[in-house]
Amino acid sequence: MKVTIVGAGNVGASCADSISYRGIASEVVLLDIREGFAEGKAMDIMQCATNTGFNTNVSGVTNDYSKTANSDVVVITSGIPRKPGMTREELIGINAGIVKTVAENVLAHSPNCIVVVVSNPMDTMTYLALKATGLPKNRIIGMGGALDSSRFRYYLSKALDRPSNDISAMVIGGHGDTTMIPLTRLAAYNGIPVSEFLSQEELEKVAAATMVGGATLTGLLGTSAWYAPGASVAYLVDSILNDQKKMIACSVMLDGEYGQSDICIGVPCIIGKNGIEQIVDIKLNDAEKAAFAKSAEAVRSMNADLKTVLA
Ligand SMILES: NC(=O)C1=CN([C@@H]2O[C@H](COP(=O)(O)OP(=O)(O)OC[C@H]3O[C@@H](n4cnc5c(N)ncnc54)[C@H](O)[C@@H]3O)[C@@H](O)[C@H]2O)C=CC1
Ligand SMILES: O=C([O-])CC(=O)C(=O)O
Repeated sequence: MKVTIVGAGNVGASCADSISYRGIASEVVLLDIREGFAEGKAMDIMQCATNTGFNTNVSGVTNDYSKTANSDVVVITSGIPRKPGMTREELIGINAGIVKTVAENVLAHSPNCIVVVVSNPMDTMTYLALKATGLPKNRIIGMGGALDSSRFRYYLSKALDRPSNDISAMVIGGHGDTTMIPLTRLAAYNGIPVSEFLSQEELEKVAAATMVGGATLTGLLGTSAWYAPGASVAYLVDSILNDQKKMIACSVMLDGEYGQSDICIGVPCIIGKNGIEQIVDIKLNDAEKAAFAKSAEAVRSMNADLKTVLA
């Protein structure tokens, strides 16, 4: 199975590292516009092979899309990341043009691929990729919810002082500092609601920390995070390539689900060889419904800024 990752920067390279280390694909192509950069990242990753024991062939190319031909999955991480103090939404001006061109280029060489959009503002970039390529909606997946849910589990594990792998929890809604919706009511510690162990106040703190999880890391690192984003993409790609049918929160085009249409936003999805195989339309309570409607409104107003790019 072949995976192309466009953008060999922090997230793209970390994703290639995670995919090869875990043996998820037989071939990974990293593509970047920076001369020699993807080649260098690929060589560095390949020099891990004997020490970590993987057999994936990772190669790098400078803007040569012919080398990406017939990829099963293409991950788009190209574009600029935010700096401390910025929102993801502020990246739209530069990233929209990049994502549109990249999506068109990859589709020209891999007409049957499934596209995973990572570049921010991710929900709007997913919508843009869908509109620009006209691909069926099951083949364009925005990655954000997998990462946000993993951060939610991390913060719950800190509050509980228990391992995050014992915790199941999901974040839906937009992938933005104010648009994410950590589903606290449904989070569980080994099947037991977390509200059995944490007070309302503690749970609110966990939800708030989750929502600004990316901003916190950006403040600490000077640029946005990459290890957990790369691992989250690999987790998603694994479910696609190995037809695992995992339920993962992904940004996907809604057609009436959750009371929304013509918008890509995070909801639980079954992910398999056909990409989005099912949108899981769970019953939200009134507060969650209101939060989802508000989140969708914010994402929709960001999408309106795409008019000139899509014209
Ligand atoms: N959806 C999510 O959960 C996450 C999204 N992100 C987003 O991912 C994007 C990438 O972040 P980083 O890897 O940290 O940035 P980075 O700056 O380290 O890497 C971006 C790479 O894209 C390349 N690039 C730019 N234009 C290109 C083009 N037209 N074709 C091919 N390559 C091109 C650059 O040369 C650079 O190497 C950002 O927009 C960031 O906000 C980051 C983390 C999580
Ligand atoms: O925070 C950012 O800008 C990058 C991102 O989407 C994340 O790490 O969640």
